[in-house]
Amino acid sequence: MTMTTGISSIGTKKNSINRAKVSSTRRTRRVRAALSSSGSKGSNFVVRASSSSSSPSDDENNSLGIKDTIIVGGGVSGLSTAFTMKSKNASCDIMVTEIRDRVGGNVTSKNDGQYIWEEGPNSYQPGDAVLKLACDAGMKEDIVLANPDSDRYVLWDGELRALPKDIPTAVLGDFLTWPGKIRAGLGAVGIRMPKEEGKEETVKEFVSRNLGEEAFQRLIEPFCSGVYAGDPAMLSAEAATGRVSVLENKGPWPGLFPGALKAQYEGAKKKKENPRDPRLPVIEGQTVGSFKGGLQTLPEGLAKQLGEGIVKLQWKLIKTEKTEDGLFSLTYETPEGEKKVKAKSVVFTQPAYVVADTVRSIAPEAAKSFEKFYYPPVASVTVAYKRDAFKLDGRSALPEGGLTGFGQLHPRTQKVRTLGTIYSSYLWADDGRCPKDEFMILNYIGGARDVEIQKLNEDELVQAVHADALKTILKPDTPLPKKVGVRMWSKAIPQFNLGHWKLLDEAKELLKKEKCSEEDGLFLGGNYVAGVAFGRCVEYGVDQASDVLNFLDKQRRTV
Ligand SMILES: Cc1cc2nc3c(=O)[nH]c(=O)nc-3n(C[C@H](O)[C@H](O)[C@H](O)COP(=O)(O)OP(=O)(O)OC[C@H]3O[C@@H](n4cnc5c(N)ncnc54)[C@H](O)[C@@H]3O)c2cc1C
Ligand SMILES: C=Cc1c2[nH]c(c1C)Cc1[nH]c(c(CCC(=O)O)c1C)Cc1[nH]c(c(C)c1CCC(=O)O)Cc1[nH]c(c(C)c1C=C)C2
Repeated sequence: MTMTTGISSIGTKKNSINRAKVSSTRRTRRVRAALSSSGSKGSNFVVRASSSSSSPSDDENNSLGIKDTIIVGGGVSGLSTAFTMKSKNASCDIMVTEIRDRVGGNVTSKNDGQYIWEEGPNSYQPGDAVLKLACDAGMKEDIVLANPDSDRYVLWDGELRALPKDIPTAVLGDFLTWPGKIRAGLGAVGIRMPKEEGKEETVKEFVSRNLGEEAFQRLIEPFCSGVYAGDPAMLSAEAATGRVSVLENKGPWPGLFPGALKAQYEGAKKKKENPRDPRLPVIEGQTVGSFKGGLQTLPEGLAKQLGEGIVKLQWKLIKTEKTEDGLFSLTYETPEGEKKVKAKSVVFTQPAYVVADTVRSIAPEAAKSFEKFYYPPVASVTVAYKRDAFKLDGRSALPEGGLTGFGQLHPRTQKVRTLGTIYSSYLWADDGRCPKDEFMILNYIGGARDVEIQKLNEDELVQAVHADALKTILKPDTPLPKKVGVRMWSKAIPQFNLGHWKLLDEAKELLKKEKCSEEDGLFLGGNYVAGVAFGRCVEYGVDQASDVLNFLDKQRRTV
């Protein structure tokens, strides 16, 4: 089993690097020269194989000169920022440093010649930010979109029920009982208890109050598994559901429904005012996206565009310091030994618990705040069965057998340990990810309410998901599946629990006290800041590129 124990703890005391002392006049001259290299904006980003501004003598001294920006972390967040910065200003001197020997971070697509499978995220919501980035990076042809009719199923009372796609199906279907529908309907139009003044509600409190207990149990509780692998009694409605929680008070009168109508109206107006980039593929219904060969095609494509000189693999950040000139000095362990790099700005996109170690030397109090973000363990278990192994229970099958749909979720009340199962062979049927006579599924197991999952070994995990599949989708006596790939993420997804935004503000405030705020050139990114969705990380990363370029521009003009 591939075991990802999060990112190993970073030592800060180990380094004793001899830094050449630079006289203050020389230092000022170097800073000026470097600042002026920010260059003019607007030049086009040219694809190139390699680019680095470091001189051989710099390398000899274990130093790479002064960068405009160092982006720490080669996941989708960091690469989106890096690629956008270079696209907007080709002369901007940046570097992306990644501790692993590959880019992508959580995004982990595997290919053994027979199967292609995902060990981290399985798909993304095809919002314009991801699609645009892919088009800008020359990967439009690599985008693959799943069938928009793919149902999401929720297990309830032994039956897999399709999530209603619209209000008529919600009203007429059997997803909720009639009392449940009436309670949800009344609540949605505003006939419900108002929120207690000043209280931050959990997702469970927010949904139960607005839509009733049944809608919470059947609809939202599994959704919390399917997005956060989280506990709805701990997740913050405000932080975890973002735009949904604000709907309650957005409309002409209180309630989620009037709020949703207003949001829809505003969205349509905005769309009219900002016509869509014509290069972007048309998106139908509730589809999800991937790339040919898997999600990792995107980060790999972005890194290739940036070039080897910019993306440094197996570079472990071990220390962050600030120089007297207000620069950041980062110390790395690299395959070529210890290196020190200075930069005018840094973007930290590594997980919060790694940022804690990274900033401990310059902001010990802030480090304590970063340690508090919680990432529970989740295992991804991809297996393949013969196509005729599945029972359909009235559902349609593909002509060659197997299941149709996006996948299924199992509310914790239904006594199935696996959180949910993705029907990979249906979603990416045209991408040749599995032998034709087999059907591949991706199971996620563990999460905030099942941290004991970490004690299971690879075979036990396969047995656990197989036992659960027998309860829901497999014909009785189906033999154990072919094991395709198993990965334990011991720190998987940051939980946007109660107090999430307050904790982030506190961490930023403590950094600011040490002159490490955005105004000083230290930018925080990554999924615990942006939101956990792949698409949201891209969107935030792209927006952050402008913030960093603005900082550099402002700094250049003030020196
Ligand atoms: C099991 C799982 C399933 C998921 N499923 C979905 C899904 O289906 N759809 C969806 O939208 N989202 C999903 N997500 C969430 C999504 O994948 C992530 O939120 C997103 O990929 C995070 O990207 P990131 O760049 O912010 O962080 P990361 O991917 O964590 O990238 C951070 C990078 O920093 C590097 N790093 C760490 N320490 C250092 C250091 N000291 N020096 C240098 N580099 C360092 C790491 O190696 C990593 O590459 C899933 C996540 C997991 C774990
Ligand atoms: C069971 C575990 C998980 C599954 N996916 C994730 C986990 C933890 C992670 C995840 N899934 C989605 C997102 C992005 C959310 C967004 O805002 O874009 C993340 C971080 C997408 C998603 N997956 C499901 C739903 C309902 C959503 C929201 C958007 C959409 O409808 O596409 C359902 C779902 N997730 C998983 C399964 C098995 C599943 C089944 C229906 C796995």
